[in-house]
Amino acid sequence: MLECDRLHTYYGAAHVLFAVSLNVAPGTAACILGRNGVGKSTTLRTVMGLTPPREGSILFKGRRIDGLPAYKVARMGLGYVPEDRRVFAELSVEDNLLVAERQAEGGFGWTAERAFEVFPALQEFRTRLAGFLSGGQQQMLTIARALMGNPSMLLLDEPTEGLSPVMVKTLEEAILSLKREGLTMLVAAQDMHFAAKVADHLYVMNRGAIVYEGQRADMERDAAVIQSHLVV
Ligand SMILES: Nc1ncnc2c1ncn2[C@@H]1O[C@H](COP(=O)(O)OP(=O)(O)OP(=O)(O)O)[C@@H](O)[C@H]1O
Repeated sequence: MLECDRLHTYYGAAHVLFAVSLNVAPGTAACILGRNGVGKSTTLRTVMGLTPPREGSILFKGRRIDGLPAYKVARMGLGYVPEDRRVFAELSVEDNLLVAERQAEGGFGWTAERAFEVFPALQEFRTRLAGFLSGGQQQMLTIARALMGNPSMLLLDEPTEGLSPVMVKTLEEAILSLKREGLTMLVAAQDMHFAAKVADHLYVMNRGAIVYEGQRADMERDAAVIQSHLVV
């Protein structure tokens, strides 16, 4: 579904990504694990076309997307949930979803009702103004809103950051249910336990490079190596 080959990304003169290669197979979830500042967000932004790579290539559903603007990438069916969880605070939960409704190539036909099935907590608050939701509920809403664009793949940037353990568990279940629906996902995270729950394939980043790659089944065996890249 997504094939990134030796991506190099810069912010001005600062070289931030170094030969990042990763693949996400259709219907699977891959996780990029790493500390703050190692380049996870930049990797997702690069895939999305927000910080285009200076070198390397990106194939999405077999087509080159590096160099395309983000809106075109989104139209091809790539959804993106950035770290900052921006909701339309003055709109109700339901209206936040309805304004985002859009068809995309090869999408899954999402409606607000189906999004509420994946996030039952939002259903309870459908008429509430989104600005009054808790941080965790806003995170669910930003994911639900991204689904309304009918993506075939979602990029999620640190969806569990700052959430309570109960909310993290709810989010894990939602991600697993999205995977059962056939959605492909690439998720940036810092927590190995979260990654172990949701990821089929794991990448660990350090200083702008992929330093470890493995399947979920390898994670227990390689826990010490993975952990060594996550401590400061
Ligand atoms: N707009 C920018 N201009 C210059 N440098 C930046 C910019 N955004 C990020 N960086 C730098 O790029 C590097 C990678 O940052 P990035 O945000 O991708 O890391 P991250 O792993 O996602 O961390 P975080 O969890 O803090 O978002 C960091 O050294 C950061 O300081």
